[in-house]
Formats: sequence, C-alpha cells, structure tokens
Amino acid sequence: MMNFGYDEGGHRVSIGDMRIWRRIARYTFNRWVSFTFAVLLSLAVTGATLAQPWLMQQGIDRYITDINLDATARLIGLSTTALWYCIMVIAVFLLSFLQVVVLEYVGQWIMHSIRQDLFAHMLRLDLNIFNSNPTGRLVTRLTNDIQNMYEMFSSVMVTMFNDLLRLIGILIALYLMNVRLALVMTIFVPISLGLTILFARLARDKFRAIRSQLVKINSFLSEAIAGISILQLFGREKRSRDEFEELSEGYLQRTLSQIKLFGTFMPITEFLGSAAMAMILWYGGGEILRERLTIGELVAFISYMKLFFQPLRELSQKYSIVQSAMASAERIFQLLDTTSAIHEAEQPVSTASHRGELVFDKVCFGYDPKKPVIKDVSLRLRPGRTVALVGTTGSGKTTLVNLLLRFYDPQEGKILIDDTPITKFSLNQLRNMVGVVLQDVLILQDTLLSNIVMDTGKSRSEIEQILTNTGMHRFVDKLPQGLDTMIGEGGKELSTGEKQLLSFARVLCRDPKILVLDEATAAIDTESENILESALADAFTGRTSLIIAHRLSTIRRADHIVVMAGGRIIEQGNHEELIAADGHYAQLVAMDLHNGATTAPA
Ligand SMILES: Nc1ncnc2c1ncn2[C@@H]1O[C@H](COP(=O)(O)OP(=O)(O)OP(=O)(O)O)[C@@H](O)[C@H]1O
Repeated sequence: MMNFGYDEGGHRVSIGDMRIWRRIARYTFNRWVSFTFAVLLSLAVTGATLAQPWLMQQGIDRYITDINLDATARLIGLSTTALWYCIMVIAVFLLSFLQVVVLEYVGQWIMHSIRQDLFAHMLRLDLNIFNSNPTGRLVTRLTNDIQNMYEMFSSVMVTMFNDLLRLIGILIALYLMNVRLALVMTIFVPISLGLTILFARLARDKFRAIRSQLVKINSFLSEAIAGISILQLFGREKRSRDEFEELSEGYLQRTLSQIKLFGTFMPITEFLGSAAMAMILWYGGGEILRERLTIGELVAFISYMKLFFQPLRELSQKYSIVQSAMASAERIFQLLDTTSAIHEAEQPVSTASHRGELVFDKVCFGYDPKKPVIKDVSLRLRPGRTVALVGTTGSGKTTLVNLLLRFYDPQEGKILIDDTPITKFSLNQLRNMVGVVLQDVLILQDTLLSNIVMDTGKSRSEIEQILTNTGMHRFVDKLPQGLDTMIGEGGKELSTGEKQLLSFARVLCRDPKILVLDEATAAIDTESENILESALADAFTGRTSLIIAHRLSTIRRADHIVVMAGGRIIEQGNHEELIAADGHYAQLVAMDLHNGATTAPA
C-alpha cells in the first residue's frame, strides 16, 4: 500500500518504503527464534478462534435442533461440544497471552538495540551536527521516535499475523458455508475498506501536526530547563510561561481535532457493521425458510462476520500507528546514516615519542564554510613554552582550541604536533595528548576522586601524589570528606573556582604533553586563585602550554603573547615587546589598568 506519512519537517515518508522495512527486519532477525515462535503461535490462535463458531454450529445443528436423536444423546453431544468450546476459548486466551509476551519481548529488545546504536552513533558525531540540531530534536529521536516504533511492534505486529490469517480463514469458511450469503457480506468489505483508507488519509495530517508540535514542545522544554537560571535572572518566567502555554495549547487543539476525527469514524464503522448484520439476518433468515441454510450455520455465519469486521475496523488505527512508526524509523535511520565530518585515522601514528611542538599552518576555518572565523592563522609553539592567546570577544581563540582538539577540522591549512598532522593520531590519543581546562566543567554525580580519575585508571595514591606535588591538595582538604566528597546533583555544589580546580586536576592526572587552558572570565575567589596560580606555575614547566588568557598575571608569565582580532593574528611577541610596540595589545592593557581590574581584557 503506497500511502504517505510525514516526518516533522513535512518530508513525505512512504509506508511501503522497503528500505526502511528491510532495516527494521534486520533488527528483527537478531531475535528470529522468538519471532518465528510468535508466528507459529499466531497460527494456533487463529485455528482456535475459527473453531469456536464452527463448534457453535455443530452444537445447534447436531444436538439442539436435531429432533431425531434421543434426549440423552443430544445432551451428551451438547456437553462435549460445549467442553470443546471452552477448551478453545482457554487455548486462545493462553496462546494469545504467550504470543503477546513473546512479541513484546522481541519489540523491547529491538528498541533496546536501536537505542544503543543511536546513542553510540550520536557520541561519534561531530559538533556541527549538534549545533544544527536542537537538543530537543535529538532527544525526541531517542525517546518518542523509539517509543513510536515500539508501539508498532506491540500493537500492530502482535495482531497483524493473527488478523491477516483470521480474515483469510473466515472468508474461506463463509464461502464454504453459503456462497450467496458470503457474497452479500462481501459487499460491505469494499465500503469498509474505502472508509478506512479515507480515515487514514485524514488522520495522517493530524498525526503530522501533533508530532511537529511535540517536537517544538520538547525543544522548548530542554532549552528552558537547561537555561532556568538565566530565565529567572532576567525575569523571563512570565514570557516563558506564555510561550509554553501557546505551545501546549497548540498541542491540545491538534490532539482534540484528532480525537474528533476518531470520534466520527468509530460510530460510522459501528453503523456499517450493524447494517451488515441486519442484512445477513434478513437474507440469512430467508435462506433458512427456503431450507438452504441451517440455524446453526446462520449463527456461525454471524459469529464469523463479527470476527471479520473487527480487524477491519481496527485497521485504520493500526495504519496510523504504522505510519507514524515509519516516519519515526526514517528519522532514526537518517540520524544513524549521518556521518561525522571528523574521520578517525585509519592507521594511527603512535604518540609515545612526541615532545609536544604545536604548529598551526595557514589554518582557515568557518563553522559555516562561507563565513570564516579563523583566517590564515600560522603559529608555532615550541616544546615546553607557554603561549598566551589574547584578543577581543569573538576573535576566534576558542575556535583555535576546538580545531586543535578536532571537534572540527579546518577547511584549509594543517595543525601539526611534532611535524605530524593531528589527523594522523587517533582521536583518543590526540585528546589524551592535549589536556584542556575549559570554562564549562562537566561534573559527574559522584565523588571528587571519581570526578578527577574519570577514565584514566589512576589509583587513589597516584592522584594524591599529583595533588600534593602541585599544591592542589589544599583545594581537596577544604572539602568536608576530601576526595570522598560527593559532588554534583544532590552532593556538594562547587564554586566557580573549585570547578576550575577540579577541571585542572583532571587534566594534570592525564599528564598531557600539551596543556590548553581557557581561563575563566568570571572572577574566582582569592584562595582558589592562589591554589590555581601555584598549580599552574608547576604545570607549565616542561609542557607546551596554550592559554586563552584573561589574567594579567598569566599573560606576563607567558613566553610569548599572541594577539588575535577578527580571526587573524595581528600581533605577537613578549609583554615588553608588545607594550613597546604600542599597538593593539598595549591599548588593551592600558584600558585594563585604567579600569583598575586585575584581569587583562580578552
Ligand atoms: N558553534 C558555533 N557555530 C557557529 N559560530 C560559532 C560557533 N562558536 C563560535 N562561533 C563564532 O565564531 C567566532 C569566534 O568565536 P570564538 O568562540 O572562537 O571566539 P573567542 O575569541 O573565543 O571569544 P570569547 O573570548 O568570547 O570566548 C564568533 O564570531 C562566534 O560567534
């Protein structure tokens, strides 16, 4: 059936798209034993269901209405038939239960696999993909879209085989019983199907509207929750409430409109079913009078008919579920097919013998290639030297660090460590070799020790040694349970300075050859600053260091100062040279001293 659903971007998704079905089937194959078992159960359920009207017919025609048999024989026959009927009812109950459990289990496993694949894939994607996809949209992939697919398994796959087999079985039984009566009933099939298709088409747009609204709500919520402090700080609560109300109202209206559609469709199909029943009663009754049909056959016929129309009625709901699941599946697979622009080196070069000389060679880069933010930057950091990067906001300092860590690759030029282009290292090696202390510190809900160790595998005593050597133990000693203090959500809240110290401890623990430090612009408390100062002094020795510097003290300590503006290096030299040159740097420092601040402008 080639009907279409839509994804949230208005893009059409074909329900008969075999590429998507093949990929879903691939996941199903991993559980083929359970799946085959469920299909076999389906055959058994259908057999037991179809036997019931037949048994009813036997009971009526052979024992209730047959006056040629004696009363005892009729009673025994009737009891036996009733017993078989009960057995069939119980069999359907038990087998259906088992089938539902097996298919739900398969469905859950498939969703689990897709969820794992999707998240693992997301972790490998480059940052540009995250920049261009709102968080809410990506979260929707992992939650709602997976749930949609699961619903297809749980409520459609579970019954699809049963329904299909049942429809075929019933049609055969009806035609065998009485061809004329079966033909009368068949008239209603195209009407019912036509109505179903019409409804499915109408429902399709409602679904699309609901889903796109849900995505908007998800995006809005994730942004609002992530930035709750900013919302409160700038008194935007009312405005956010109003925006959310509008979004939620939109969702409500769309859902109500869908409910109205369902509400209209259901009684119409009920009416059709009843009309068919009246027709069969009228025509079937005449057939009995004409002695071309028995009462038992008419009763069985009516039972079969009910069984026949029920799946047809549900078809439209199932169709909508499949439609929505297909759109979700397509979005999930699209994301799974998105490849990262950052490629891992096929045969990574070892980093063991590197000294840590860092070179930016004519590097050009733009997050949007048409709008470069790094323009022809060339810079050499000799091993063990400290270079301070200063410049106005937006001049491209953080972007240089992003390029060094290969969060992005430059469009032109190369970055080399000891003459080896960084693309030749494995990403893991590179990011271990370059230790970065960022302004945004991710805190895990765990002890301070685990937060420092992360995945380095260092022991407690090694960490204690590093902390003592760098004077950072003073930071740890201040915390209530030292290294065992629980931090993060539900634990101790760290101050900005403490967070920086933690971030610094993490990096030192990896013993990187190149140290990159993005100094916080926010002023940190004097005690943390003192600890950081002495730790820094220690950390810089023997390491190539690149500091996005804001503090005059750090800048002065640097061997070399690089001044950036508009994505270019406009000046470089040491503090004295640059002051003597009386250029951009001298202006920045003069402005800063004039303002009486302790930090250099950046
Ligand atoms: N993820 C991004 N997507 C698109 N543009 C970006 C992105 N990150 C930064 N930019 C832009 O790139 C330019 C350089 O930004 P960058 O963060 O490197 O500057 P910076 O010198 O580190 O500034 P600051 O001192 O304020 O941190 C800016 O114009 C900024 O708007």
